[in-house]
Amino acid sequence: MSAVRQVFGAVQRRAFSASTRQASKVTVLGAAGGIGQPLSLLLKLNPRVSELALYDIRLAPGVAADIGHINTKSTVTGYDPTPSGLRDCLKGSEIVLIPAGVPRKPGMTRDDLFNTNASIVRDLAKAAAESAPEANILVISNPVNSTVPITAEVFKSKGVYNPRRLFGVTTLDVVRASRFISQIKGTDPANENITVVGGHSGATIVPLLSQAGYELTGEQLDEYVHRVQFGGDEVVQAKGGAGSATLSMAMAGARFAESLLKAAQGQKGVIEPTFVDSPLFKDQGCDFFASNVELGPNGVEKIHPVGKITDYEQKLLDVCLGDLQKNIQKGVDFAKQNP
Ligand SMILES: NC(=O)c1ccc[n+]([C@@H]2O[C@H](COP(=O)([O-])OP(=O)(O)OC[C@H]3O[C@@H](n4cnc5c(N)ncnc54)[C@H](O)[C@@H]3O)[C@@H](O)[C@H]2O)c1
Ligand SMILES: O=C(O)C[C@H](O)C(=O)O
Repeated sequence: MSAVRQVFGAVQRRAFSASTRQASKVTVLGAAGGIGQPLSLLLKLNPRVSELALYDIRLAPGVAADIGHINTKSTVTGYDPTPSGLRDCLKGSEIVLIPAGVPRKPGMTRDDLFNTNASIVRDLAKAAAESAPEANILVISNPVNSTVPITAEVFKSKGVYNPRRLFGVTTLDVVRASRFISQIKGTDPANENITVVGGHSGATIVPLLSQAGYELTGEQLDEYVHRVQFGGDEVVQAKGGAGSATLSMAMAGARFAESLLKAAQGQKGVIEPTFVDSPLFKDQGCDFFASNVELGPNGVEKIHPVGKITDYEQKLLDVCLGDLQKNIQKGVDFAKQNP
């Protein structure tokens, strides 16, 4: 048997044997994009998902038809880009992932995407607030530091905001931080789990290497931190104008969704870093902050504090908070001025 058949055989056996204790509808908005397609594929392979609903302004029914042939139990439906299509796609969802929006090109910051993506996320958030007000909303579209506050404002304006169910997906930062340290130390990346706090862009991404017991110093530490903070730019450059990280992001998004489903289905101690409505730095103007968060059936169960950090990491955190406060305010202002 070829290696590929063995891998797919193993995935299918796992999919069919794992217990699906409750029906879980998962919706992807932006499902035909660079992230949306592989993310939908990974969700189709997840036995915890019973129903996969795909929406995009183009091609969602095609992606659904394709993925729908995969022999795992979940149903897959692609919806047309109409108000009723979007409504039906969202109705009854436990998790709504939002990777809709434009990606960066070389030379752009994530904030340069604001003008286009802010209104895309606002409109999808409105639809979600109306049709799936109790769903867990997972925002992937950049700039996450601003699109999450926009989503919160939309939900507040509809009277359905539940801070425990809104998440900015920052998992890719942790995936990168873990992979990059394993490359330096020659360890198995699967055993690394570097905490990353703050936000999701440049200097707002703060890896806390010391908490994993590592003591890089000097240039090696600076280079490591820079690589984690600007890992997204590495991919944007390498793709030369054809987009940003899609495959690693799909893996990261699928991992976060899986963690939420596990926690919803009763597993204890599920902890993921994520950008949430957080008490940690509200006094410094940051209503949202990414840190380790314990997930549960109601979404956010417990927000972990940043914990003990080095002076070097404290300096990174100070810079992060300044930038983050502005990014958050920009999102809030946009949502209030453009309801
Ligand atoms: N959070 C993260 O860590 C992370 C990582 C990578 C990329 N991103 C961000 O994710 C977003 C998507 O990236 P991509 O590479 O998949 O882009 P893409 O252009 O390949 O795909 C985006 C998809 O969104 C769809 N879309 C646009 N407007 C829509 C709307 N109103 N409703 C529904 N669908 C709509 C497009 O048709 C397209 O299929 C970008 O903003 C990117 O910066 C975030
Ligand atoms: O870098 C980007 O623009 C996409 C994403 O936020 C990433 O971290 O890869």
